[in-house]
This record gives sequence, C-alpha cells and structure tokens, in this order.
Amino acid sequence: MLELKAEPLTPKAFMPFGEVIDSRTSDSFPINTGRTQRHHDLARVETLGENARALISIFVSQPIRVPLELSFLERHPQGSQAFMPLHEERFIVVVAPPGDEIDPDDVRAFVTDGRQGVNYRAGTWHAIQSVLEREGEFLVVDRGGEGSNCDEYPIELRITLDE
Ligand SMILES: NC(=O)N[C@@H](O)C(=O)O
Ligand code: NI
Repeated sequence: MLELKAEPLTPKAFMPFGEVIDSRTSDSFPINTGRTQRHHDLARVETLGENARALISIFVSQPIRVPLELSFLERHPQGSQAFMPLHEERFIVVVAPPGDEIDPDDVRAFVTDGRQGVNYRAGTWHAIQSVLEREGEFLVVDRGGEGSNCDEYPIELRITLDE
C-alpha cells in the first residue's frame, strides 16, 4: 500500500497531468463592453476517435472519508476530462503520468482549495471524483463517442490530508 499526503494543488505541479482551471491564476481580457473579464482557453479539450464529441455533464458526488483508500487509478485514452466545482467544493486529486504502466514513484496526490478545477489530459491516470466534506456538484467536460474510453490500473493507495 503506497501512502501519500495530499499537497496543495498548483498549476506548476499539475503541468505533467493537465491544467488547473482557476480565474485567480489565469490571464483575462475584457469583453461585453468591459462588463466581463474572459479567462480564455484555460484547458485543452481533447476528443479523439470515431464520432468523438465533447460532452458537458454535471456530477453530483457524495463525500469521501479521509484517509482515502484506492485500489485503482483510471485513464481516458480518447479524451480529456475536466471537473469544475459549482459551489466551492474541495476535492482530492490523485494522478500519474500517461503511459501503459504506472511507476509508484510518479503518483502525486493533491487537494484543491474549492476555487480550483482540473482538466486531466487524455491518458492521464487519475482517481475517480473524490469530493471532501459534503455532497459536491461539478461541471464535467469530457469525451463522448465510439469505443472504450476508460482503462483501470490496479494500485493500492492511501491518501492522507495534513489537517
Ligand atoms: N466514470 C466517469 O464518468 N467518471 C470518472 O471518469 C471520474 O474520473 O470520476
Ligand atoms: Ni475519469
């Protein structure tokens, strides 16, 4: 069992796995006669394969208990997957770089601050949605289309929080 302490999520630390979606750490420009700031193109939506298209969904997730024990990570080889909290919910992010094998030394665990969303790039190994404290509602953008788009990799993990 590999035990990891979740570290605060930052755009730089998450770069090997995808993007952090956050209006506080992204550039913007004015639109709508200056009434709106557009934080533009924050994450790459990847939709690969036959009849691929982008899906917009809402996940309503029940909270997990900490320490979080995992028996697998999953990946979506044909598309990215983004999670954006709708009510400042914090969640645990566990990731490993794309590849057919997972090196336990490459697994990273993060905790978001409620304002952050994430976009897993296609093929990034990740834990399934793991919201903290209370029921969470997330806007999800990922890939629809033909063929299988979810692989699982067995790995025993225990994620703790420094709080
Ligand atoms: N299965 C599904 O749509 N969700 C997972 O991919 C997940 O990452 O939570
Ligand atoms: Ni997923």
